[in-house]
Amino acid sequence: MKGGISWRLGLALALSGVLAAGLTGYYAYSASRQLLVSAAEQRLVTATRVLVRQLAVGLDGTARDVLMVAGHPGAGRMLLRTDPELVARNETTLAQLFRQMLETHPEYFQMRLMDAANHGLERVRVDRDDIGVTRVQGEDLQEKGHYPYVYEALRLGAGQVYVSRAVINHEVGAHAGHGKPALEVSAPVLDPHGVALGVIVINVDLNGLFGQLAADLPPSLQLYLSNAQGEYLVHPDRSKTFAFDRGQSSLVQDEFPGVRELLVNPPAQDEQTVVTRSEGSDASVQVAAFVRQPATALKAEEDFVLGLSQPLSEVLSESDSLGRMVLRIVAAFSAMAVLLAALLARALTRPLAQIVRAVEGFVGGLRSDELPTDRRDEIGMLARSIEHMQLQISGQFAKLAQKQHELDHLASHDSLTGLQNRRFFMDRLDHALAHARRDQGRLAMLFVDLDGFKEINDSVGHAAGDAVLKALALRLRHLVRESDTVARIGGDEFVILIDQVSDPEDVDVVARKIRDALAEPVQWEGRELRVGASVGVGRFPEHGQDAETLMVAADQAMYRAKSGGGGLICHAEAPPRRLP
Ligand SMILES: Nc1nc2c(ncn2[C@@H]2O[C@H](COP(=O)(O)OP(=O)(O)OP(=O)(O)O)[C@@H](O)[C@H]2O)c(=O)[nH]1
Repeated sequence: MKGGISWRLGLALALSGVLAAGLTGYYAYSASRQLLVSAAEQRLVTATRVLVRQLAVGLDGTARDVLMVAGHPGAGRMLLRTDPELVARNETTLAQLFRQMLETHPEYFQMRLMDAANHGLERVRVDRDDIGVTRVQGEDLQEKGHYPYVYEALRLGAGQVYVSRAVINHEVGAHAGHGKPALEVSAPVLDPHGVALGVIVINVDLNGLFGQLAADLPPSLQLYLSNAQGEYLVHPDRSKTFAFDRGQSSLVQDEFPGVRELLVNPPAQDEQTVVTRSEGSDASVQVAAFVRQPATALKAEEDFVLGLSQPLSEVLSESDSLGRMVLRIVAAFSAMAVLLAALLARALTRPLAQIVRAVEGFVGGLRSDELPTDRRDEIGMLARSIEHMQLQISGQFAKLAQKQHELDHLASHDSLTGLQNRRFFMDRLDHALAHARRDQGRLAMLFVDLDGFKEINDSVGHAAGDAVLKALALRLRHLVRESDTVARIGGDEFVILIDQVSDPEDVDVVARKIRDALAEPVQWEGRELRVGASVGVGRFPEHGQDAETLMVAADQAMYRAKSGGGGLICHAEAPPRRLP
């Protein structure tokens, strides 16, 4: 039944099931996405820290190289300018050493020994060029004393190293390093008294250095390096690197706003990390981790900010398959919920419909065996209660019908003799007269009054009188046809309706039979009790047209019979008629 309780319950259950499955799926999916992002962020932080360590290790290696060369005995001897032949031999030795080191370290562009006495004149210089490694000599050697990597390094003590800012190399004659991002790593060459005689400088290719670092990274990770101002030094998009060198601005904090906090609050000593996301549409968003490494840890001129990123779409790609799986599970659970709800609704509807049919049938007067009384649940209890109620109601109805029957009988019968009473007789007489009028039929009624009845009462007793009345009533009943009506209308007064009279003579025959039969003695407790009967006869249509008139006419005839001494049969007289 649409709109019924079962239907609504089923609908509510189905909706609850679908909603529960949907919410569970949604939260599982959301939580998994959050977990994936958190895990990716953690991986990026770890990988970025590892890279910073590798950068530090790489620069440490370069620092060791520059210190090793600065401490080379040939470097000091050469700069002290003692023996020209010794100087030349040391120059050759150092050039040989520089060449070997450039061949071993592909990230080195250039190695130089500069003289402190001649405005930082390059004394030994080996460059990397397009075809290999070459020594620069003679007129091509330049004075570089105005560069920080020279004058800053000359101020350092033994074992100290200078690392320049990362810049684009614009030095004239820089060969392969020209126009490339580079770091200059330098250390002083000291005489035995600690006086700086010159400087050893290694020019490091920043791209080469980071190319090595990035080589082991998964291809989906992007590498970023900026200086302390956030200016990009390394970026997957080359056009963004060293924008300041071209008079442009390309800042890490513009692309990754979270990095601004690193730049505003630089770490005192330890590295500092942020996890952030790039700005932009969903498809291009990058999840990133950045680490700011203090310059002190790298012996550098300024801090570095190193970062790694991964596209958010790639991080979440695993969740897409999970999402599809969750969707399938949600769909399966929803279908199950709907099916279960439908089954439950049906399981409820069927027995309820049975009960409704049974109750409707009962109201219509039919008993039904359809009630699901054998169920062990609440519906079974309801069915059993309804069955019990039906039985109770049926019993009450039967009793009521019995009472009604008894009342009807009492209302229409004489309680002593069992004959009909006056009211019933008058109804019958009315009906019979209506029929007779319609069919032009004839009928007659006999008014019978017992003679000498009072005497039995008075002499023998009331009980004897009752017995006589009952016995005579029985005789009367047997004397007439089934279709005729016999009634007791007074103490010892009886009336008989003789329907469908074809011959008036027949009425007299019946009247005589009655008078004679009633005169027969009644046996009562070994005694014979005798009464007589006076009979008045009234006929339709001769003596009256309606029940009342006919009754009065028959009664008067009976009185005449009684007046005549009893035991007589008198006919009624026709009512007086007004002559026209
Ligand atoms: N035993 C008994 N007596 C009844 C009953 N009903 C009325 N009677 C009595 O019947 C008697 C009728 O009186 P009457 O009509 O004078 O009787 P009667 O002796 O036949 O006299 P008439 O009719 O004048 O010939 C009264 O005494 C009533 O008390 C009844 O149901 N049982």
